[in-house]
Amino acid sequence: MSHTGEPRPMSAVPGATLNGSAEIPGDKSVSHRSLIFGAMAVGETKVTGLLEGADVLDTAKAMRALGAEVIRHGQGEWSIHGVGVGGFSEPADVIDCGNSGTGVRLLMGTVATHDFATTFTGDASLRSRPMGRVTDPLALFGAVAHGRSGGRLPLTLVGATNPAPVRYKVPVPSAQVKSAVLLAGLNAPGDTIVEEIEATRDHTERMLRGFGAQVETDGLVITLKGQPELKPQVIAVPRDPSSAAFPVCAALICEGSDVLVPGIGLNPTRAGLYTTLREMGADLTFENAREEGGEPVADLRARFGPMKGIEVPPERAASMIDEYPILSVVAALAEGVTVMHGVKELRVKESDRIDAMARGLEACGVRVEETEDSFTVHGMGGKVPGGATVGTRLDHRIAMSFFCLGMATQKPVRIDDATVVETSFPNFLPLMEKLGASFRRHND
Ligand SMILES: O=C(O)C1=C[C@@H](OP(=O)(O)O)[C@@H](O)[C@H](O)C1
Ligand SMILES: C=C(OP(=O)(O)O)C(=O)O
Repeated sequence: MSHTGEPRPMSAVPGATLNGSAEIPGDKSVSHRSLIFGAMAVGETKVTGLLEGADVLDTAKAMRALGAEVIRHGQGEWSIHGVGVGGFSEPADVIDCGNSGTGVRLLMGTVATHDFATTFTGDASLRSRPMGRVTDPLALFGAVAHGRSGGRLPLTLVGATNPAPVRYKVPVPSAQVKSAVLLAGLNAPGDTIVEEIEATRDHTERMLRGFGAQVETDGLVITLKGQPELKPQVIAVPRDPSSAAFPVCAALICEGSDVLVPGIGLNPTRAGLYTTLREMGADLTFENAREEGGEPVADLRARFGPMKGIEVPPERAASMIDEYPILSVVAALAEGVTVMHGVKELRVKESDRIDAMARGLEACGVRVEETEDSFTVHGMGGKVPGGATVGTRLDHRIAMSFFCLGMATQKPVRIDDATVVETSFPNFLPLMEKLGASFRRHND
């Protein structure tokens, strides 16, 4: 779903106290992959807890357009009748991935080794994001991309007729690029080998193993044996740690709060924020740690308390890449300076997230500094003035971060468009209301 509707300006009412327990929706990364891998298996994959956010719904539509049967049975309950590796057919129309970098990049990998042409597009945010990082390695398989300047969408990818397996060192820390290459490798004969410069989220490797593919990881080198028969799976999607970050961080910064979010996926390649918050002195505990569907999960409990600024090391960036916007909100309310190092990938997300956070925080009275690869926030010890309107730039995480900030500022923070939360967390506003937040809608 592209964000083409009317923007909805809203603000959070300051002075919120959050209490109680909230059920966070399913993990976005795992939801995309459940649909795509299910569509490449032979037979019926059943999924529960699928995130029904706009990004994932766009991927479901795309899998139908490529020939898989994708059925919704009820809230989060889906089944996919896969066509087998190499079994997709040419889509009759353009595939619109809406706001989703993960959707479009994984799908490009998937069709790169199918002998037909696919045209991809997306909303204004996605059309501004770099695709060369994916089309470059896909060219090694024999796929040819015709995109706009800078490799941007809309883009037509002509899949390889006789795909050759590839060895590729991914030059940027990106699970999307790694996954695109592995997905292309599924329909190439022989071994496709991907080398990472840093470990990124490993859902593709874990899930492909679950579907019966041979995937070996040796340090930063991943080897996939091509043309496996993928066996259908029963998948319970874990709750999304990136979405949980919002109520957790809101509780940490809103006086008197005590919030529990049960059953959150804590795969170590995703859990960097929670390490960082504890280093800042957050009152955050992990209860009932267990394993569900092959992923570590725990109940997170967050209570308001004083926090201090820290240096966040660059080697942690991949494991918390989507959480820097909300971390910078926590940093603004903490005591002292927080410096986030090694974060230049934030500049190519749904928006330039360093710039979006920097401008919004400044407008709310917070001092920040940025370089190409770092972001510094001067904490104000709980006293952030607020009283500004911030631009969300078609970016769900920017919108949710400023909603959380506005719960704890002295004057309201107005968000120019609340509709963007649909991307990853459609029930964000009612869930936060249930915990005790209140929001105001603006009609001008
Ligand atoms: O593979 C994935 O599911 C994702 C990878 C990350 O992107 P990059 O691979 O571009 O870092 C992350 O930001 C995105 O939200 C989801
Ligand atoms: C970066 C994100 O998603 P994507 O790249 O899939 O658009 C995100 O959800 O924060």
